[in-house]
Parts: sequence; C-alpha cells; structure tokens
Amino acid sequence: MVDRANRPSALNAPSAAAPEAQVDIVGSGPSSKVVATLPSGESVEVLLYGATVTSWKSNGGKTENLWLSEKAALDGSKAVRGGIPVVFPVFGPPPKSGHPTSSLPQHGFARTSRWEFLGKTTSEDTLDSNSVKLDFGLYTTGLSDEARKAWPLDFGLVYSVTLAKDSLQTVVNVRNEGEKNFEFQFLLHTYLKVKDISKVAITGLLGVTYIDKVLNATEHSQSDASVSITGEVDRVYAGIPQNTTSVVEDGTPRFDVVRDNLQDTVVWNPWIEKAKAMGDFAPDEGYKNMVCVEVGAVKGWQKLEKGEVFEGGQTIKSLV
Ligand SMILES: O=P(O)(O)OC[C@H]1O[C@@H](O)[C@H](O)[C@@H](O)[C@@H]1O
Repeated sequence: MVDRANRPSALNAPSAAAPEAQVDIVGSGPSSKVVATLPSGESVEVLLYGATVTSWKSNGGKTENLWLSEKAALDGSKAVRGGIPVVFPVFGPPPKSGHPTSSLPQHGFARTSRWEFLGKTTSEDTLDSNSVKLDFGLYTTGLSDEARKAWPLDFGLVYSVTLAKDSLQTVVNVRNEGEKNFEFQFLLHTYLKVKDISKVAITGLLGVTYIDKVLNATEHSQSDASVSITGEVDRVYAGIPQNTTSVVEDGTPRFDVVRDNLQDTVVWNPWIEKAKAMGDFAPDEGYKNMVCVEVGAVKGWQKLEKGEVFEGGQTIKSLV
C-alpha cells in the first residue's frame, strides 16, 4: 500500500529550474562556430565566418535538415557550399557597372565576412524553455579593406538564429548607419537536405512569375501546382503572394519554408554537370540530396535612408 503521508507531493516539491539550451563557442580563429543544443537534443551550428548555419538537427537531434558539401571550406577560405549562407548586399553577379555593388563579388560580402557573436537569449528571457536565439552582428568596421572599398557605406546587420523543437528561424535586421541612402538585395541561400530529388515536389508557387536563369533569364509563369526537379533548375520567383513554400518528399510534407517580409524565392539545383564543375561540391552525386529554397528580396532593390531599418527572414519547419 502506498504511504500517502510520506510520499512527496508533486505540487509541493520545490520546482527544479527548467533545463536550458547549452550554447558553446567551439574552435578558434576562422573556423570557430557557435553550437546550441536544446535539452531535448535538437541542435544548430553557426560558423562565425559568414554567420553560416552549417547544421540544423531536429527530431531530438536525429534528423539533419541541411545539406553540407563534403568539400565545403569551413576554414574561412571561401563561402560555404551548403547550410545557409547569407547573401548581402547583392544577389548573383552584381550589375556590370554604374551600381554601388558593381565591384563586389557574386552574392556580396556577408557570406565571406567574419561576424561577431552578440550573445544568446534563452528561456530566462522572452522565449519558451525549449528554444534559444543566437544573435550575430556584422558592421562596416568588421569588413575586409577590400569589401569596405568596394561598398563604402555605413551599415549594421544583426542576424538572429532561433532554434526551437521543430523549427529554425533566421532573420536579418539591416540598418543604415551612415549619412547616405543605400540600396541592397538580401537572400538566405538555404540548402535543404532531401533523400531523393526525383521524389521531391515544391509547392506554394502556383501562378507566380519567375525568371528562368537556365533559359536565358526569360520570364515565365508557374503553371503546375508543384515544381519537380528533373534537370538543372535556377529560378527566381518574385512577388509571391502566399507566405509558405513547401517541400514534399514522396508525397509526404518534409519542410515548410515561411517567409517574413520577403517576397521572393529562388529554387536552385545544379544537377549533374554544374555539380561536377564546382570544386567544392561533393560528392558529385550530392545534387540528388539537396534543393535550395532561398527566400529573399532580390527582385529590384531595398532602399534604406539614413537611420532606417529593414527586417526580413524565414522560419523553416521540419515536418518529420
Ligand atoms: O556558386 P555560388 O556563388 O554559391 O552560387 C550558387 C547559385 O546560387 C543561386 O542562388 C543562384 O541563383 C545560382 O545562379 C548560383 O549558381
């Protein structure tokens, strides 16, 4: 028989503090990264170089959601092939001449600059006990001399990466800290990991106009309810009315990518030849296990006057 009098009462027992996310800075120099793990096992890794998310595991830490090339440079020598590189202040090759971004490399400098880790926010603050927010900063002063010379404008970027049980949120805040107005493009170049590209369908783009970079940058309208990848795909969907783009695998929802204050999405898969041609893309067959769904503001330019701020980002939900 249970001795009720001596049994500790769950209500009266002193409540132990809820376990918190573990956040560590691992390594030093150009390969240092911030690793956060929730008490339930989910984790995220963010390289300070580019503030590139290189791993996001959900499902108690059992499911990796991001594709990362086996040959990705993780030592700060070049942009990371995989994960979530941050594209700023220009998407793709910059305008040939006459634009303030014209001297910058493809996709700008954010993905090849070393960001500062600004700190974490956990349950003690505003978030629920099973999430953690990591903030990273990049300012004009943190740029290489080369980048500063190519884009001599005063800005501040704060990039927030929030890991929750089944989702990852990545949001950028861009501030014009100078006297001059400037304009920029921004994109989160997310490499989603899939099991078999031949079974992938991307939905949520029906009726949207896109520029097909594989077909000489011609304009088309998405007439099928879903996009299948059966060859090289490089499309810029612009002005998307609905907020969610979904990745379905073998008929089962795999990811929801929810845009916040961003109207455009690039869908990219290099396929056989282009994958082989990239020195840092491995294995060669890796194109079968990835698809880039890249949310951004890339059609036209976002203008910021002195002191103004732009904020935009995504929440990716892992549905397995
Ligand atoms: O090789 P990079 O610079 O990382 O770019 C990869 C791809 O990035 C995509 O966003 C572009 O639409 C493609 O045109 C480009 O090939």
